Amino acid sequence: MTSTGAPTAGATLRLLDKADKEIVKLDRTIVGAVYKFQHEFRKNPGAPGFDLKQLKGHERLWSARVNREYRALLVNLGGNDWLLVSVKHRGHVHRNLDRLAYGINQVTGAIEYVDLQVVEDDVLGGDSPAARADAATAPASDRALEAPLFAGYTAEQLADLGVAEPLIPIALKLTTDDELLGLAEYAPRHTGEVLLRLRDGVPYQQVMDEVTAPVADVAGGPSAGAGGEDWRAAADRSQAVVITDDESLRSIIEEGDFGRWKVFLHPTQERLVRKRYSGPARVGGGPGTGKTIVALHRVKHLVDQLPPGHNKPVLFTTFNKNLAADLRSRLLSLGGPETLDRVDIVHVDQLATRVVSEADPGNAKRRIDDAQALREWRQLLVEAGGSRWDAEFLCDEWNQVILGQAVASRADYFKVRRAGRGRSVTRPDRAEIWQLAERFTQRLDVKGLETHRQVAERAAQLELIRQERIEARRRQEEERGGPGNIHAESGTGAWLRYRYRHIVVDEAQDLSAAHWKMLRAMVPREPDDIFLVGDTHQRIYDNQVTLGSLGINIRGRSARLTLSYRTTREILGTAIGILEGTDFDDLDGGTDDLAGYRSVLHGGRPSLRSANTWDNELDLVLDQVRAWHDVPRESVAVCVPTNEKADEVVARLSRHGIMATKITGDVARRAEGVHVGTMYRFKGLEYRCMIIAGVSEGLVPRAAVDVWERTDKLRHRRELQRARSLLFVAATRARDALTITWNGRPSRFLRPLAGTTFDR
Ligand SMILES: Nc1ncnc2c1ncn2[C@@H]1O[C@H](COP(=O)(O)OP(=O)(O)OP(=O)(O)O)[C@@H](O)[C@H]1O
Repeated sequence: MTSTGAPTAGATLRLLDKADKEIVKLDRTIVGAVYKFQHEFRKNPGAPGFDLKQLKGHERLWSARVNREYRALLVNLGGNDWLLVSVKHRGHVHRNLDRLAYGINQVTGAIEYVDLQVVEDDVLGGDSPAARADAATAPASDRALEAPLFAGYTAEQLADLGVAEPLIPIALKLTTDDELLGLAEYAPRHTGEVLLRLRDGVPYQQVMDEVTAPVADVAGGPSAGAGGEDWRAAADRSQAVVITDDESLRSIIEEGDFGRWKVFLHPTQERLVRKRYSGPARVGGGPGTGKTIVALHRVKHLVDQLPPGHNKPVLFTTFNKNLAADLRSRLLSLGGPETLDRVDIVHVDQLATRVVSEADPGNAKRRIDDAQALREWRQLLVEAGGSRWDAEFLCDEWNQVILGQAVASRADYFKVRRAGRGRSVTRPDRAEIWQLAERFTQRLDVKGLETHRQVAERAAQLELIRQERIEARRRQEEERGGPGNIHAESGTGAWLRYRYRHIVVDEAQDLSAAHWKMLRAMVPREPDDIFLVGDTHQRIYDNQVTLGSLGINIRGRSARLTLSYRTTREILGTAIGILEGTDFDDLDGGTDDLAGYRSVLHGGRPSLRSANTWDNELDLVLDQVRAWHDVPRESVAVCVPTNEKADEVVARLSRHGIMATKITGDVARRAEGVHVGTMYRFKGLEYRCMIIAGVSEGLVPRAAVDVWERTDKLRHRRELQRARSLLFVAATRARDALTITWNGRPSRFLRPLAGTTFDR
C-alpha cells in the first residue's frame, strides 16, 4: 500500500447504496465509531489518525481507519470527493485485497462495488454448489450436479443487461433459488432486478426493455460512462447520498429501511422526480413501487425551483384526511420546515369545502360521505312507501349522472347522456327519477346536510368561473401588452390569480370527475402544472374518469414504476392472483396492467387458513397475532370486511391482553397496539405483518352485489371489480407476512390461489 500526500481541506463524503445495510449489521460500538469517523473525515481526510492509504493494486480504492480494528473503504472520485463503499475488519481487507471489485457499470453508468469474498462466504455459503464451482479447484463432477439457473445465457448477454461484471461468473453458476435470492440481496440493485426477472421466465428482450433500458437512459445510453473516466459524474448516476451533516448518516442507519426512501431513489424514480414536463404527467405502478415517495420528492423538487417567497404555490393533495396528515409528516422529514412552508397539504374534499365556504361563508351544512348519502336515500324510499328504483341505483344515478354532469333541470335530465350506466331508462322513468332526486336534495337541505360530491361539484363550478375571469383578464392585458396571470378583480380591488403554480396528487385513482375539474381550474396550463400518481388496480371508490375529457391531457407524459419496495415476491404473487381475469383502465380511456411488476424482496409464503365459524376464526386471528410476538404491535394489522367485525377483533385481542386499536378516519398510523379496521381504512398504509380476516363468500364481495347480476350487468361487474381491488389493496399492505382467513366458504376471489397451500 502506498501512503499518499493526502489532502488537508474538507472533503465531500458520499455513501453508496447498500453500504448502509452492511454498516447497520456491525456491532453498535463500531457503528458509533463510523459516525465519529464520517464527522472527522469530512473535516479533514488527511488527518494522520485516518492513515488514509491507497489499497495495493487498486487505482481508486482507499482505506481509512475507523478504529483500531475496522477500516472504511472509499473510492476516490477525484480530488477531495470520496465514496464510502464498505466498512470492514482490517484483517478481512488485507486477506482479500484481490477480491474487492469496483468500477463503473458499462450499461447504467453507475459506480458499483462488490466484495467477492463476502458473496461467496455469506451469500452463497462457502460450500454451496456455486461457491464450490467458482473455486478453480472444484472437481468437475461437483459442478455438473445441478443445472445452473442461467445456463441459457452467455456472459456477454448478462453484461449487456447491466449485470455487475464481477458477479457474472458467479451468476452463471447459481443453481438454486436460495442462492439467487442471497445474491440479489447483496448485489447492486440493478443486478438483482435483472437476474430475478430472467429467473421469473421473462424473455431476454423484455428484461432489456423493462428493466435495463429505463436505467440505461439515465446514463445517456448503454455506453455512457463507458470511458469510465468521469467518476464524479458516475457517482451522480449511482444510488448514493452525499453526507452533509452528522444527522444524515445517523438517520439512514437508525431508521433502517424506513429511512432509505429519503435518499436512495431508484434511477427510474429519480428521473420522474426531476423531469420537466410540458403539461400534466402521470406516474402509475403497482402497490409499493414508490409512487408516494416519487410524489414527495417531486414536491420537494418543485419547491426547490421556486423563487424565494412566503406563499404556498404548490398544492399536494390526496384522497382523505389520514393520508394528507401522513404526507405532511413525511414531507417534513424529507424537506424540513422550509419545504413544508411553501406547500399547501390538504385532502381533496377539504379543499373543495374551503372553496365553497369562501364563496358562501354562512354555510353551516354538515358534510356526509357516499355511505351516509345511501342511508338517506334508503330512508327517503321507506318514507315514500317504496319505489320501482332501489336506493343504490338512485344514489348512483344522482352521483354519476345528475351531479356528475351538472344536470340542473328536469329538461336537462331528459336530454343527458347516460354513458356507462348499465340499466337503460325511458322518458317516463326519467321523470320519476328526477322527482325523487328533487325530493332527495330537499331532504338534505332540510336536514342541513350536504354530500361531499355536492360540495366537489359546486367547488368545481366556482373554480371554473374564477378561471374564466382570470383568463379573460389575461387576454385583455395581453392585448394591452400587460403582465401575466395576476389581475385586479373588477370592483373589489382584490388580486385574482390562479391558486397554485403546481399541483401534485397522490391516490389519483380515487378522485372524482368534479375533483379533477376543480384542480384543473386551479393551475394555469403551463409546464409542470399537474403531476399525479396512482394505481387503478387499487381504485376502491366508484370514480372512473377519463382525464383527457376533463382538460388534463397526460398523453405522452405517462410513466409506470414496476419494482415493489414493500411487498415480498411471495405476497405479490398472492395479491396478483386476486386480480386474475380482470381489466383495468389507465385513467385516460385506455387500459393498464401490472406488466413488469416485481420485487427483489423475499419472505415466507402467505398463509391461507379456514375456520368453521367466525368465532373460531377469531381464535385463528388471536393465535397468529400471538405468533408475531417479536414484531412491534403497531406494525401488525388486522383487516376485516365490516365495522362490526373490526369491533369484535379488537374485543377478542383485548380480552387476551393484546392492545388493539380500531383505526378510523381520525386515528391511523400513530394508533397504539395492533391496528384493526375495515379494508377501506388501509389505503396507502403499510405494515410488517397483516391478517385479512372474514374473507368468506357473502362478505367478500358482499352478498348484495350479486343482486345486480340480473338487473344491471355493468354495475355487477363494477361492484365485483371494486371488491376485488379492495382485497388487493389490503393484501399489498403487508411487507413481510400475510395471513388470509375465512369461515365457511372462501371468497370466490381466493379461487385463483387454489394452487397455494391452504392450511386447515
Ligand atoms: N427508492 C426507495 N428506496 C427505499 N425504499 C423505498 C424506495 N421507494 C419506495 N420505498 C419504500 O417502499 C414502500 C412503498 O412506497 P410507497 O408508499 O411510495 O409506494 P406506493 O407505490 O405509493 O404504494 P401504494 O400504491 O401501495 O400506496 C415504502 O415503505 C417506501 O419507503
